[in-house]
Amino acid sequence: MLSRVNRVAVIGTGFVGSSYAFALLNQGITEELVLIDINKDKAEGDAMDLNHGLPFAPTSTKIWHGSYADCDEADIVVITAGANQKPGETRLDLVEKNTRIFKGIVGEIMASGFDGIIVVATNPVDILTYAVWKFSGLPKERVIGSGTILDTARFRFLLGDYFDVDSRNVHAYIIGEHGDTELPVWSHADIAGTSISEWTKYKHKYDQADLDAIFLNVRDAAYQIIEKKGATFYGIAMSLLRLTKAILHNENAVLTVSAYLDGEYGQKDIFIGVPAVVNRDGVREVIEMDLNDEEKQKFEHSVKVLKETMAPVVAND
Ligand SMILES: NC(=O)C1=CN([C@@H]2O[C@H](COP(=O)(O)OP(=O)(O)OC[C@H]3O[C@@H](n4cnc5c(N)ncnc54)[C@H](O)[C@@H]3O)[C@@H](O)[C@H]2O)C=CC1
Ligand SMILES: CC(=O)C(=O)O
Repeated sequence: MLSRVNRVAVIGTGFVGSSYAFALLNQGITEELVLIDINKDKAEGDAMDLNHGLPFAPTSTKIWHGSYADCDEADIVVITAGANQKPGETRLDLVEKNTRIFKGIVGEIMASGFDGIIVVATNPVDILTYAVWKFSGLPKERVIGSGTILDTARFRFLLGDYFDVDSRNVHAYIIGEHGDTELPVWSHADIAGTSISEWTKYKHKYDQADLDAIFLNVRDAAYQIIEKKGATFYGIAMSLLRLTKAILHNENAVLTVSAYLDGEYGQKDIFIGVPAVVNRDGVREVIEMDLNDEEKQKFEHSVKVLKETMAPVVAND
């Protein structure tokens, strides 16, 4: 399964794919980076442009625009291809179009002889991760959706900003669908081992209404950004980079990826955002947090919405 050097293949070099490629290059995460897009000129132009930054990169990276055959020796294939949301559209609105696109893409990846880990970012990410698992025949551990990594990052940033603490010291998770039914796990949110409610000791202006507004801003961030600039890409690029490092560096990092549930949280046969330990083999295990009753009910609702949306699409394939 391992290639001699690390190779990452990016399928879809639009806003998300090209931003992720730029982030990879900047941090010198992989020795080889191949860009693949149905729009060959876009992939070729991106490869040229990225190569021109190499003299200033921390390490050498071989970057080229390629074809699916180049996935054969890839350690990770990251799929960011497909339609994105237009203003007013939900992620779930993209399900039929992107599932059709994915059937072709995953067939091509697997035909190359690929035997690594597939990471999915395209929306609706939880459902497409399930589709990739089905289409590819790969073990569930080796199909990973970006899930709520980005939402968790947004949550940590906004909480850190509110409490005037570095977001890297905020430990708080968003779980569930990467979309409108996601939920914050307030019952296990802490800053440096101190529960959020205890932070009144350090910051007197503490108001539940502010915290509720923080979650709404997390949940609706994509809508706000898409309204202003048409797409979101830097946050997800950094999220995908973090996940890539966790895999290639065998970090056993805890990230809220879209992982397969097989009884965890009382759920089966679904990919959904939950904290999980990620390493060189993919998802090592799902971490089952002890949710309170309200969180359990919201998580169950998120699962229900995903399963209802997925059922006709998966049945057709
Ligand atoms: N999971 C997350 O947190 C996030 C997910 N996204 C999702 O990422 C996806 C991509 O978004 P953008 O980059 O903004 O879109 P984009 O339209 O800029 O890029 C999509 C790229 O996919 C390519 N493509 C389309 N069909 C293809 C095929 N069959 N084979 C190969 N390439 C193909 C297009 O040519 C284009 O270059 C969307 O579904 C978007 O909703 C975006 C931000 C965050
Ligand atoms: C577009 C999207 O899924 C996001 O920015 O969260």
